Amino acid sequence: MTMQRETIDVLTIGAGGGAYPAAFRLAKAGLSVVMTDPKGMMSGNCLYEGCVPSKAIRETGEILEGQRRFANLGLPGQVQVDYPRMVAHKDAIQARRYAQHAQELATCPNLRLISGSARFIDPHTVAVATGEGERHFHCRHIIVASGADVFVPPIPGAEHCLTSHDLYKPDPILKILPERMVVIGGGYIGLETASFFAAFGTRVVLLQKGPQILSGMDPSMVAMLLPLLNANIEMILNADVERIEAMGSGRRVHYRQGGVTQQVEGDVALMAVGRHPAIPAGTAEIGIEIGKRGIVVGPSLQTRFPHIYAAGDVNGQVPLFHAAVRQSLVAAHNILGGNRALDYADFHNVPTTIFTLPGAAYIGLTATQAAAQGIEVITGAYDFSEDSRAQILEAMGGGIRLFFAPGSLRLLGGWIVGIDAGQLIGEIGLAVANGLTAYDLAAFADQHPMSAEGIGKAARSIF
Ligand SMILES: Cc1cc2nc3c(=O)[nH]c(=O)nc-3n(C[C@H](O)[C@H](O)[C@H](O)COP(=O)(O)OP(=O)(O)OC[C@H]3O[C@@H](n4cnc5c(N)ncnc54)[C@H](O)[C@@H]3O)c2cc1C
Ligand SMILES: NC(=O)c1ccc[n+]([C@@H]2O[C@H](COP(=O)([O-])OP(=O)(O)OC[C@H]3O[C@@H](n4cnc5c(N)ncnc54)[C@H](O)[C@@H]3O)[C@@H](O)[C@H]2O)c1
Repeated sequence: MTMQRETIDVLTIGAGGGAYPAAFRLAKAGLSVVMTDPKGMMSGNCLYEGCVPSKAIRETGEILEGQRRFANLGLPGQVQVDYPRMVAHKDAIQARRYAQHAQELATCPNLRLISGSARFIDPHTVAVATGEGERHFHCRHIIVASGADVFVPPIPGAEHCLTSHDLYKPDPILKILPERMVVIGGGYIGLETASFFAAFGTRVVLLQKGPQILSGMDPSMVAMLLPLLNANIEMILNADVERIEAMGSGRRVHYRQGGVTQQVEGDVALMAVGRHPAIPAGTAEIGIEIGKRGIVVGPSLQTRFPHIYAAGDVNGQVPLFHAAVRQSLVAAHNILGGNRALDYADFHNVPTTIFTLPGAAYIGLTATQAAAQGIEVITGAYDFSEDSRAQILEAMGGGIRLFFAPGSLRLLGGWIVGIDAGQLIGEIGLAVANGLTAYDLAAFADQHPMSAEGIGKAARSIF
């Protein structure tokens, strides 16, 4: 094994959404930039086993649920579900996007991607373990963007469970549609996955530890969403999973509820109780602070060392892809500013979507959070039962809620349950981020007959 040493301007640990937007911007500005990632490919876990592959499966379910609504409305018949082909479609999208990213990388002269795992030697030196030996880089600036990994709790038999990695990675473990699935955890991954498989015909039992599915999210939004989900999902609340047992090719999950131990069986069990930050070796040793959520940073994304930044899931602030991208760019801007804070990430106003079938989305302050903080809000409401597009799609469940500050009528936050939720939150998010008011939203001519019309109507409902 040989050891090489090189001096560069910027090194990113990871090559996902927290890393590559900064890497491209800084390389275009003339800095020498190296991204490192053991995957040897750009895009991180979002493309490898997260957003894109899970939504490739989701959208097939959306088309299927749509056809079912139209079975008596001009599209008769029963569509066959071919899960292996859906997986092949998902794999093809991943392959296509990897090829596209490789081309993008090839067009950027000051930027290299090195396949290997990085560790800190000292605050300016990073070692990368590559197939050809360990390479040392002396770096003027470092962006830690090592993301997050599946968290598997120390429950006996947890190794018998699949995780989102096994469902969504290229050439995944799960290629055949299970008849019965037990999902442990009713968060984003658990509920989304339950809703896709329920649409495909799998009978799903979902075990949630506490009293609320999507714990921590607005209870009135969750209450509106749950009755709209496919009836193939049975939800069991306050379930403490005690152990998972392998029985032949199936799984039996033992859980305790109200002092009584019970069991539920499935062909597969999915563990979906959260993710934890992937902290590179040497991080704590060189003195970077690590908190409960991940690497500790403020809105400038700087760690205790002004030239070392932590962007994306590794800081645990907002573990979503688009938040990682924005944070990555904030880090780039502050590097270009000579490690002075010139740009700041907003950890509070980030659009968030639960991509169930149908979905729900929110941003900013909700009425429930406002009440808990003693803040008064005025609520604008619009239900999709009145909406022309929802009626056309035969999907009238759900609605839009907007929360305005009394007096200024500034938009503080909002949520949507139902059609186009993940799209509509973009317009509401832009309005929150730019300090728009109910007057602005009410005056804007949103397009007819599209669901965004409901935003203006929700705003006008308070006048
Ligand atoms: C099933 C699933 C579905 C999701 N769906 C959505 C969604 O619909 N919308 C959304 O916004 N978000 C979604 N997410 C979350 C999203 O994937 C993450 O927020 C996003 O990937 C974070 O980007 P990142 O760059 O911070 O980290 P990651 O994407 O995790 O990338 C980090 C990279 O760092 C590399 N790395 C780790 N350690 C080292 C090291 N020591 N040296 C070098 N490289 C290292 C890893 O190999 C990885 O490629 C989903 C996640 C999952 C698991
Ligand atoms: N649509 C999206 O943007 C999207 C989709 C998927 C994943 N993600 C990201 O991935 C992260 C991880 O998702 P996740 O769903 O694994 O985590 P999560 O934190 O969203 O949800 C975990 C759920 O499991 C429950 N839980 C914890 N321990 C349990 C136990 N022992 N038994 C039963 N339930 C238990 C929690 O109460 C919680 O409801 C999310 O935080 C999110 O950042 C985002």
